Amino acid sequence: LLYTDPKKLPKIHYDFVIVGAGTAGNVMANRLTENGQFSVLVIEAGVNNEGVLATTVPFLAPTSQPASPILWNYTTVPQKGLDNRVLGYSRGRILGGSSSVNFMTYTRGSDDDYDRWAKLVEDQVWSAKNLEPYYLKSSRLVPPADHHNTNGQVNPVVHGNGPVKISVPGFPTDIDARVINSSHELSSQFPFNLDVQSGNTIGISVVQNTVDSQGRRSSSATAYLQSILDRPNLDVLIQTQVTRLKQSGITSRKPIFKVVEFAQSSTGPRFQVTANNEVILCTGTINTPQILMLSGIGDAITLKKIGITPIVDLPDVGQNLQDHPILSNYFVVNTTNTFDTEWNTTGEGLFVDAPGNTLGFLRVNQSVLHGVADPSAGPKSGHFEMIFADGFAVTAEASPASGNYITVNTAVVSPSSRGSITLASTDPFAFPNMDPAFLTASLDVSIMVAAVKAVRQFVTASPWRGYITSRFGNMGMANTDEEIAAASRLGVVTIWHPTSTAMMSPANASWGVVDTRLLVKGTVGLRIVDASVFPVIPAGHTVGPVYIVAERAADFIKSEWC
Ligand SMILES: Cc1cc2nc3c(=O)[nH]c(=O)nc-3n(C[C@H](O)[C@H](O)[C@H](O)COP(=O)(O)OP(=O)(O)OC[C@H]3O[C@@H](n4cnc5c(N)ncnc54)[C@H](O)[C@@H]3O)c2cc1C
Repeated sequence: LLYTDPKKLPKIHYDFVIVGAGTAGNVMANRLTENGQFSVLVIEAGVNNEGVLATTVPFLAPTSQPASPILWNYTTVPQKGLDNRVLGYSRGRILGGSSSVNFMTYTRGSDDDYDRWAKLVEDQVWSAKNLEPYYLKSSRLVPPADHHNTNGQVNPVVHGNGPVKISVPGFPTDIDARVINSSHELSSQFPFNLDVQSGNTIGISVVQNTVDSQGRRSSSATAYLQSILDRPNLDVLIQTQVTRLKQSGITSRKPIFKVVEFAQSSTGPRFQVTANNEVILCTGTINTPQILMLSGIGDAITLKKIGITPIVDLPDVGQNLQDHPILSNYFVVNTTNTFDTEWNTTGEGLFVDAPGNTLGFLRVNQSVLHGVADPSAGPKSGHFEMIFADGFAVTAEASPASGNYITVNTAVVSPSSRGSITLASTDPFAFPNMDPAFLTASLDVSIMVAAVKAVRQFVTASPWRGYITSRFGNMGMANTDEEIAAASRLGVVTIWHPTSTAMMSPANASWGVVDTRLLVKGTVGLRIVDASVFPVIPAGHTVGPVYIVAERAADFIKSEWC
């Protein structure tokens, strides 16, 4: 059942307490309560997703930006690599978490991404081959909203039978065919890739979205939670924030963390529940390290400095933050048939951030890497991504008052920069410091410059002739590599893919935060299941990999506690 008042919870002991009903949290809630013997409580800071239109209608997704009651309205610290700009850094604060507010682009990642994970953590459980069943278990391909024939746009064979619904866009845009035809024309540099979920992501593809056949968002709340809310072994408490985990004892010289403390406001009363088996933290890349540090799990010296008694010394908590920097390349086009016309005539913002219908994952030439180690996971993983939007996508530059544009967004998907999440205060309701450290590694700048040049090369193909009339905006004016790099520092924003602040590592490694079963090192009774455990950010959109990791983790837990 769903509760909004902590005092009304029927029990103070549950077998499992899941913290965060976000993307991963709802997978855990669903899979664990399939076993009628387990009692499960989920505690979520945000509100109910039912009836919140912005989380249902795909085109409304961008309108929940940048300040909204269904978001953690976070911002970064000034970004050294971006001329000290501060970026919006929001996350979903609602049932479904970020899967309820994201832009719905779905990619499962490349085989190389997962094989690199397995190698790094020295456990083949995480290889692409061994994770395949969990990918297939998490999502399924459904017809698009307009039920058009999708032959040649997607390969049904590489799709699964899970609850998250995936479809190609249900409305064509003017540029879709131009993008695909350009790929055929320039196939050696920009090959066509029939399906980005094949394990090899390289090439230009039709976008796949977490959208059902009725054109509604498919989130972890709609796919995994809503239909099971009436299970008698599941309670869900919303509008309640977990403030810390409390040590409940010690066993084999390891502290046990099975007590969860929570509150509805900074000054409000604290409540607590106890997990008989495990606490499962699913609060995402920003909040998971925050809760760990507030609980005395983190770098002992830093914790002491801020006034928290360290219990477990794990210096990597909050470190290794990785994310994909993205920027917009604008072109003026010779048509009135873009989303800008809608925006200019109605003055409404619905279409300003036109979602893309096509994308490409691509690799740079060896010369761009300057002889340093390749930051990508392998030949099936991209260094950069291009996302094509049929209108002026607002990222760092405001929408012009008139005109028609297309946008090619470029993102560095194999970044070398590493940032951090640190505590700004011991108040759990205060936001932590968030530093994705965008473009602090010079290789990321080189890859972004190569990506911008690749876009310019792509639009020399014949389908764009007479259609694109000029480049536009700050980046449009940049010509030399130095100018493109400078315009990148002005143009980069986040694509909201932060990962790896509680990274997985081999069980006896001195680095990392969780072992390969996702148990927090040096503790008993505490597991983490969300994007924070990724050993390296995948070269793709992150929601797919979160579902895969959560499905994998649910099976670990079921087999360990049955
Ligand atoms: C605006 C935006 C656009 C994006 N676009 C895309 C996209 O197009 N494609 C894609 O693949 N990915 C996209 N992403 C990223 C993707 O959605 C995330 O990587 C993924 O959803 C993260 O899942 P998670 O389970 O780690 O965390 P989340 O889904 O964020 O879940 C964390 C949950 O924990 C709750 N929580 C946090 N702290 C507490 C606390 N103290 N107490 C109780 N509850 C708490 C949160 O409210 C939230 O519900 C986007 C993200 C955003 C924010």
